[in-house]
Amino acid sequence: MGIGGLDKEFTAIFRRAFASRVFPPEVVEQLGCQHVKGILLYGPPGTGKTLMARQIGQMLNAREPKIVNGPQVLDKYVGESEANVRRLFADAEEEEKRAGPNSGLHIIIFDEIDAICKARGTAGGNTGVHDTVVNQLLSKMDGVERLNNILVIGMTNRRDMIDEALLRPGRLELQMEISLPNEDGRVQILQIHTAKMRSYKKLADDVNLKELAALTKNFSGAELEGLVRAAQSCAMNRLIKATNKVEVDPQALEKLCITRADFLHALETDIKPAFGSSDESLEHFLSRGILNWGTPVQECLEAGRIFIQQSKDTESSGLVSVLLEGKIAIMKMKVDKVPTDELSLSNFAAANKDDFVEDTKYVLYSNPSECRGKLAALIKSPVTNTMGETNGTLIIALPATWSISGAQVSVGSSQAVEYILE
Ligand SMILES: Nc1ncnc2c1ncn2[C@@H]1O[C@H](COP(=O)(O)OP(=O)(O)OP(=O)(O)O)[C@@H](O)[C@H]1O
Repeated sequence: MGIGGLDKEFTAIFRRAFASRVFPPEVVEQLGCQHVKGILLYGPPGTGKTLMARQIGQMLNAREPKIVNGPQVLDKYVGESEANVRRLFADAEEEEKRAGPNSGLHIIIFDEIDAICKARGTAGGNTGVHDTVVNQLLSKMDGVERLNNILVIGMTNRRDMIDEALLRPGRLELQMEISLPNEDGRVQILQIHTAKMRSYKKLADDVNLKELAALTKNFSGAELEGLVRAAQSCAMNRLIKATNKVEVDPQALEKLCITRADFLHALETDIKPAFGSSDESLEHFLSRGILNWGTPVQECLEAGRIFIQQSKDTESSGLVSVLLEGKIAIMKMKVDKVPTDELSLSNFAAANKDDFVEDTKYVLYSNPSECRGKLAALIKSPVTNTMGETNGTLIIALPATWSISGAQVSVGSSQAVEYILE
């Protein structure tokens, strides 16, 4: 299918959203069954949400899906944004009028749906535009003008921003997290993106995808694809001679072969995951200890302790995700759910040395009982030295990794936790 590591998610979507669609309309009618009209795919960027949405369209034999970017729908002129939404549904409406229950399925994919479906009343400017756009969308899915031949697929990196009203049954009722792939998923994704070169024997025998999967913790699907491309560019570069003019080795076609060294070089220099940090960088941040420079850090520690407690709670299954949000130029970092087989500090997004925190608050956005794992928050503050210079050194790491049901805690992280929790 060209999608790696998402079999479980696919099976779940299939059962909930497809089953009723593949039966003849009479059977569905006899059961009084309502089709799922909306799916929300959420998770970090580059994890395959768009691929998944397209795949759903293909499997359901639907009309070519309409893909729109949330912000594209918004228009500065009064009434135009709502009209844009209505236009998206026009074909489906026309076909439903004409063919009734035998109408084909129309899929509308909203990328960055959070842009238009922010919780009502929260969008800036008090123009009410977002509210009316959400209302328009709702009326097509579940209101007086509702259509039966549509499937709306919303995608977002920020599920917490979506208006709750949209998540109710009859609306984007099926919500599926598409998270970073675990090691097996990464092997599958690497297989997909190296399949062609392998079939043309351009992949050296020393390339071991399992080894690469182990080395690419926290990589998204898009980053793995980027890694393959970067390795290819290393191999191609070997066959280019740049003297006075750039010349390609005449035997390039036979000689071109992407090796393990190319992948390692690309890993070292080209592609770094957006999520996660190395243990060394965390240690670097911790080297000067935790500087409790004010209320935000204090609050972070207090909130962190509560989250840790929640996660350790025997009733909970162990994972709390925390989203740090703040104004522009403030470090924002999302600490995402991580696969449980990979508990280590590197699952945490690292504070970048050049980032500063001024005003940070925490939003707990996932139900801690959803899955096992851990909570972490790294915070970084400007540190002012005795000369009054802000040198931007470190702050806090508040990783809380702990042992839950036999999960291993890495030494570095447990030390950090002890440090923070005294
Ligand atoms: N699970 C995966 N299997 C195979 N390839 C993947 C996977 N995830 C991502 N990719 C690669 O990364 C590219 C980008 O992925 P995609 O656009 O589906 O991500 P996304 O989750 O929709 O990201 P965004 O939130 O930024 O829109 C894909 O075209 C594909 O080449």
